[in-house]
Amino acid sequence: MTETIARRHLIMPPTARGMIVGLFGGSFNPPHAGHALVAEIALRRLNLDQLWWMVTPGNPLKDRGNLAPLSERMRLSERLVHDPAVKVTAFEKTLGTSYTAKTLAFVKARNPHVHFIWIMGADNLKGFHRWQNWRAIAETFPIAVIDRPGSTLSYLSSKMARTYGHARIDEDDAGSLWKHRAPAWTFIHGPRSALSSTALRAERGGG
Ligand SMILES: Nc1ncnc2c1ncn2[C@@H]1O[C@H](COP(=O)(O)OP(=O)(O)OP(=O)(O)O)[C@@H](O)[C@H]1O
Ligand SMILES: O=C(O)c1ccc[n+]([C@@H]2O[C@H](COP(=O)([O-])O)[C@@H](O)[C@H]2O)c1
Repeated sequence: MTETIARRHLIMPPTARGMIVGLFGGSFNPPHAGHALVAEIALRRLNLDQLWWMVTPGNPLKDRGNLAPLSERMRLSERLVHDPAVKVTAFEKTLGTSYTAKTLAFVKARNPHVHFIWIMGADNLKGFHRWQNWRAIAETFPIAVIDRPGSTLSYLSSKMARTYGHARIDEDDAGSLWKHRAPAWTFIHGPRSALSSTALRAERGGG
């Protein structure tokens, strides 16, 4: 299938020296209000100047059988997001990778004077140690984990949490996470959403 994605969405969003930028990658298949809540919490609690809502070409650990086209996931994401600080982007497609470690290395090399924070929901903390080069990610970028129903205890039990327990900073200091040298991570509690793309696909009969 040919996909139509605007050119501006295929290049990395522009930044300025000293900015604090949150990187929020996801399948967004489809995007939902739970994602918007994560973005809102991250922007506020982490003192971000921007949040990049990075729609992945495909999570390397997920079956792509029921994955909607990237153009469709971009279109729905754009419709959901209203805050100008949130940049919906598909630049990973241009990089030709779905691996976060590769994307992050590229992003950092291109923006050496920007402070990046990787953002993910607590369910992803549970399986983070199965990601390619997960230790390199944790040792290069501060990470903010946003609570999600069903995954709250991951901040204690996950392999990532146990490996880097010494590097967890109190969520009251999340606003200064960007200043910390990696490994540094925080787990943010707050309003939670039980929404999931799986449930939405099931409701719509998409499997
Ligand atoms: N309700 C939620 N609360 C907190 N984080 C969430 C929530 N939904 C998704 N996330 C986080 O947003 C990012 C993108 O999630 P994703 O697009 O996989 O949505 P999902 O609802 O988990 O999808 P699926 O059900 O298909 O696995 C991930 O880091 C995930 O942990
Ligand atoms: O790099 C990996 O090995 C890896 C494994 C699983 C997920 N990811 C990334 O994690 C982000 C969240 O994915 P998802 O499917 O839970 O929305 C998204 O950007 C994925 O590309 C990355």
